[in-house]
Amino acid sequence: MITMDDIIREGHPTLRAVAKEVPIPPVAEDVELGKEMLQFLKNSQDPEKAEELHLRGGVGLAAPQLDISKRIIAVHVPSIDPEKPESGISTVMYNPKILSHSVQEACLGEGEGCLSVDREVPGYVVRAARITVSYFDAEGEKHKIRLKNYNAIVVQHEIDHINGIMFYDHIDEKNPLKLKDGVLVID
Ligand SMILES: OCN(O)CCCc1ccccc1
Ligand code: NI
Repeated sequence: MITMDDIIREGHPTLRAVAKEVPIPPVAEDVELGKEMLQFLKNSQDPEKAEELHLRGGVGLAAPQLDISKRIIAVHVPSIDPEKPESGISTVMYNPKILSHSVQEACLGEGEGCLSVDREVPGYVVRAARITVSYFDAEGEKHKIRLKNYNAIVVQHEIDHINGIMFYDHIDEKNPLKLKDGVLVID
């Protein structure tokens, strides 16, 4: 079972490496890893389990954060609207790829954090507001999905990890709270 002890922290070189594509269909080891990554996210969002296992809440996790330099990410973003269960996303993506993205940009009003970063880094992380992503699932099936708003932000954060990019790389050092016109602020 994955716990915080398995998550490497900033300064570890694997967080800055470009991760390798995995064979498709994923081998058993990579399927098992994906399941454990998703379970970690679910545990981290369960108050009892999170307390018992001392987990920081997370909506995404990338294999490099486990010192596994493979292009595997997991996302578990519960839908905020019970009437629209499809507004959340819960899946493991193998070899995810952003095929296209909106010109329109967006950021989270509270900025971003990271399980591999044990400090607050204030500032807007400006990303594409909408993305089209292709990925393979555990069975090796290819998917092409369109994401927007919070789901799009989370998946971009995770795909950054498999490219060795940290969220604060996107923050304007001189003026972290600068916002260009037209950037959608998501709260
Ligand atoms: O890489 C996952 N992780 O460090 C957990 C936090 C995920 C996350 C937090 C804020 C905005 C997008 C994604
Ligand atoms: Ni992160």
